[in-house]
Amino acid sequence: MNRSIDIFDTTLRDGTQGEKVAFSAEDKLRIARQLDAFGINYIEGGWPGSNPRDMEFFELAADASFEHARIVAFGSTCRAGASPEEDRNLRLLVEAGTSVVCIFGKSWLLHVEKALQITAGQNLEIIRDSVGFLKQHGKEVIYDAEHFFDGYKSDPEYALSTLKAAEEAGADTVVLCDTNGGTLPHEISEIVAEVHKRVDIPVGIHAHNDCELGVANAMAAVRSGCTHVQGTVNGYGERCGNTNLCSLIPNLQLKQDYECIPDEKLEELTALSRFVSELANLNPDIRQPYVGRSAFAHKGGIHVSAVMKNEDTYEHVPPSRVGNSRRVLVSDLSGRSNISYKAEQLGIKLDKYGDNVSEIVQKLKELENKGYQFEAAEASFELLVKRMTGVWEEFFKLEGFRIIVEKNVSGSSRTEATLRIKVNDQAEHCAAEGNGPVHALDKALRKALHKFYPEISNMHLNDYKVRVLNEKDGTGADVRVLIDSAEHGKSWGTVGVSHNIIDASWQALTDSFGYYLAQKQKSIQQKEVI
Ligand SMILES: CC(=O)SCCNC(=O)CCNC(=O)[C@H](O)C(C)(C)COP(=O)(O)OP(=O)(O)OC[C@H]1O[C@@H](n2cnc3c(N)ncnc32)[C@H](O)[C@@H]1OP(=O)(O)O
Ligand SMILES: CC(=O)C(=O)O
Repeated sequence: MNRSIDIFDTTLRDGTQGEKVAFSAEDKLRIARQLDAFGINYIEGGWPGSNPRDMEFFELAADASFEHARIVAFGSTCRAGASPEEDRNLRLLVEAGTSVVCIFGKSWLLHVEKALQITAGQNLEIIRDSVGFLKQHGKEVIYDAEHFFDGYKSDPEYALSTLKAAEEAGADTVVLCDTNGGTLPHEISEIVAEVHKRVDIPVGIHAHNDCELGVANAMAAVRSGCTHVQGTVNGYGERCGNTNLCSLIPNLQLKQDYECIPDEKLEELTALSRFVSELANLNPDIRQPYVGRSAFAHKGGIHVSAVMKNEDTYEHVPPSRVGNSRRVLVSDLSGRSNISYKAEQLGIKLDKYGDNVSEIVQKLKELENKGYQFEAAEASFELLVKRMTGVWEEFFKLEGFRIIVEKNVSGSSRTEATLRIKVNDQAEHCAAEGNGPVHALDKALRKALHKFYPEISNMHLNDYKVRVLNEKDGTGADVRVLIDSAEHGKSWGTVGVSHNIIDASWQALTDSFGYYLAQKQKSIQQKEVI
């Protein structure tokens, strides 16, 4: 049995038909290079007859060299009633200069009659003419049978005759498309098996995810003999997206022994997924299988305890196989295992069954019950552990602060914070104005600390989130403040909870400064040792 699968990536074409996904021609080239390096066989770059950006991509791609992948230009069959030579779309496909082209044509009489408004015979003619024309120009032709499964269910003989028309005209591969994404895996298996009885060239699958079955359907098709699979990185694509290659490739390669890409390349999967979401300017989906940040994140104490004894207990594959990593989360669902694992990562060796760990677990649960959330505030968790194990020294001590907010009849407002802290017994008294109370407090604290720790001017706040915890108490409710801080692309989260928003912000703010200063101190000490 042939276990080698041709992966056809359509991130740059069908992927960009997804809402909010757009790439410039240069972005497309960067992605194509990454896909090539990853070991993808075919990269569909776009539709040259559609827009100048796609044409520009093919110009750029013509000057680039690809080690592994073949770049594919996409388009449709020609219009009925005109010869292929006169068809602008086909002409631009030839001019795109790729050795491979992919064209789609109709398999479903509903589309032939209602969308194209031509006869069943004319449709077979444009398929034959278009494929034949591209073959005359020396192209490898991949024929996408649009709506194949819906067409087959409505009229199997006609749907099969469209494939035969493409095959007889010289198509190298026919691809069965579940364009509306409504077909179920058992139907895919049955229909693909029937197609194999009638078609002698390689058969592929192009599935959409409207029933969340894009990956399952592609896998069913492969089991029934398809050797070519189309899909996109992160599953981007029209409506609910396409077969997600970030799931499909490891499913086939790690679990069924198919070869889609060189085996060692699989470790680059997570990086590829994040690179593409970065260029698409979309947040990576943390819950994405294999490559998401949470794909191997263990939260429940029972899970962490078992994983620490043997990873296979709660991991279906080793995260490193796909370039991802294991994470342990802390929350009120934690047990001793979560705490001892996290403490060890922080360089603190704790006896899992000792008093320290039990006290930290208890404190964590109490604080989470009050509204703290340490999952998104790992820096505050680190400080909590260090404070409770006596290995933390505060960088400064608060003596007091006062904030004045003035608003006058003209509507303008002014906010000022005054602050007293002590650093190594030296008192510092500072005032600062800000856009609002937290801003003023942040500025006053920076001013006061700068003399002792000038490095704090390198860190900044990335994000500041406030969440009301018990809405029914209205403006008197407790609030949780989560602050995300950063320095040169490295970020950390801290948390504070109080019925007073300024106090909650102060807790999160001071944890953030303290954490940062401790990190700086640690890196200086490490350099001194070296
Ligand atoms: C299943 C898929 O995902 S196929 C890919 C879909 N992707 C896209 O549509 C993105 C790129 N598309 C475009 O830029 C434009 O739609 C273009 C340039 C292709 C066509 O633009 P226009 O000529 O303005 O036509 P418009 O978009 O309004 O309609 C599509 C036309 O293609 C025709 N058409 C659709 N499928 C086919 C086909 N397989 N063969 C020939 N013609 C087709 C339609 O009948 C319609 O023609 P009509 O207006 O004469 O009825
Ligand atoms: C060709 C294609 O993108 C589809 O049928 O979904």
